[in-house]
Amino acid sequence: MQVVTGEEMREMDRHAMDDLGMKEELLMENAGRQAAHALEKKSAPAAGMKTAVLIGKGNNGGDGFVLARVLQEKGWNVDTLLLSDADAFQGAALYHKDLYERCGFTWEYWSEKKSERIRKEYTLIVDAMLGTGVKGELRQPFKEAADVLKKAEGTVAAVDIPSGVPSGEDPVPETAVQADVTITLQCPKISAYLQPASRFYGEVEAVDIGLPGKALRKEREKKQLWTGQDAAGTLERRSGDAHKGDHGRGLLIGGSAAMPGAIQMASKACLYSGAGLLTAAFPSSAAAVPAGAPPEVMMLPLQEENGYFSREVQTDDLSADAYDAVAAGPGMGRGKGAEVLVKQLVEQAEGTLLLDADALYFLPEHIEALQQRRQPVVLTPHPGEMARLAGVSVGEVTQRRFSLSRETAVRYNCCIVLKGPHTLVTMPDGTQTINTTGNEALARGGTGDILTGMILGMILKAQEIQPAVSNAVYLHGLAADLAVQHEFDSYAMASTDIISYLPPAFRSIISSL
Ligand SMILES: NC(=O)C1=CN([C@@H]2O[C@H](COP(=O)(O)OP(=O)(O)OC[C@H]3O[C@@H](n4cnc5c(N)ncnc54)[C@H](OP(=O)(O)O)[C@@H]3O)[C@@H](O)[C@H]2O)[C@@H](O)CC1
Ligand SMILES: [K+]
Repeated sequence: MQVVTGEEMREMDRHAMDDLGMKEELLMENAGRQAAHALEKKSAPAAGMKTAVLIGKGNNGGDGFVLARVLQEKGWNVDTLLLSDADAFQGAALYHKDLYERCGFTWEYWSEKKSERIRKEYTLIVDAMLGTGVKGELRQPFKEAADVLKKAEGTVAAVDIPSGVPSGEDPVPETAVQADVTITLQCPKISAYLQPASRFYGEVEAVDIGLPGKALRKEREKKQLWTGQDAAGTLERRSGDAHKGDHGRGLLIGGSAAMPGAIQMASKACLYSGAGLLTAAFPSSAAAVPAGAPPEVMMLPLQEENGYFSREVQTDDLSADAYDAVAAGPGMGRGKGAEVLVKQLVEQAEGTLLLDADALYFLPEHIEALQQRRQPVVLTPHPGEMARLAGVSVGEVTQRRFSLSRETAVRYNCCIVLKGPHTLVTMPDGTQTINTTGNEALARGGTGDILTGMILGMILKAQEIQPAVSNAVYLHGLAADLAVQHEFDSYAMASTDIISYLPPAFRSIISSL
């Protein structure tokens, strides 16, 4: 499903109206009607149930008039409250206000005196005050109404977007409406996947308002949610007569005396994500040996210095060209040896390259070499590592996840996997997928190493990098979801427990094929 900014949504609407001749009144009818149906499905009206619909003068309010009409036609007990002057309505919103009145329905003005009623009397309160046209802090009386909704006992359902929440990457004013559910029109807006805006949305459901496919945006600029359906549709199948080489040879470089577990977790996750053959390269000191690595992994100890890779280490020692893909980073530290290895890999390694954790630290010095590489490179930063790659603060990464990922992926000529809630995968051509799995259990050390192993396993023989990376991210989150659903609590579990849920995660996708 495509995800957009408010501006992109407006362009699509404009295209549908100006170039394809679709009437705005019709789009608004579809929008309000579909939003009403979505609410009907969520809450079949019980005896005595009262619904309030709060309406502003813009097109979001126009949607509200349609919704209030449709629900009343179905026998719902609805009070419609206007927050703008009746004379301020224009265009399609005015058309639907008039139609509402001509159908015999009434409205009254919002007033402070009604606050107590709003708090107590209504089972459902629909926020059709402001949509994608909002700018800055809410003005009165919207601000007061948003405040009342925060204390309301009933369910708050926003149409398109909670009033006051920007649709893009602008800061969210604290005055915005806090919804329990948001019925978003046609495409979810990107702020639904940004912090802190996402907490204002509650549950998000998208409804189809009938925009023709021709009006949807150009492929190159696409941002889309990556769902179980996408995973099932793109997971590459394994042939019954394949041999181990057909499933790819991977090389995983990392580990140190201080962090031998990183490579161990990454190795196991890689084997559980489809790799045919895996070699782990690590500093040779006894302490750095990943003792608990699965027996299937081939070991390649390399020259070491104080428990880290030695500065004398050469990629020739790795025979990196013998592999379909190479991943480096987990637990390797930022010593001279790691620096030398990363430089050599970026400049010389053929095949797909995946860089994570400490390997990312050195990349700002190698942008030119990355730009010249022909084989794909995947980077998996958390927000702190992304801040260093992009040369901005962590706060800016959080606020501008979409635009910054795009700028950085284009600049580095890399696929960037920006981790966090709704991990974002951005390709060097700017296309983006937003992950839909995962939970707070992933916020612990080691889950990044597991993801690196999984991505390596899945890109080894991938026809296309993007679906392989998006699927690894999806399955990683799904494994964490299943672990929490079936056995663990997100509090009381370790990252390695997530690996044990990779088989059921894969099975759930494969069984839906
Ligand atoms: N386009 C289409 O075809 C379709 C669009 N659809 C719907 O349209 C919605 C977008 O509609 P929109 O552009 O009319 O904007 P909308 O959010 O209703 O409000 C604009 C008003 O807000 C006001 N205002 C602004 N900031 C404010 C603030 N801080 N505090 C208080 N007021 C503030 C501003 O007032 P002004 O500043 O001009 O006085 C202006 O009057 C979209 O979300 C979807 O629901 C659907 O019907 C499907 C078809
Ligand atoms: K709204």
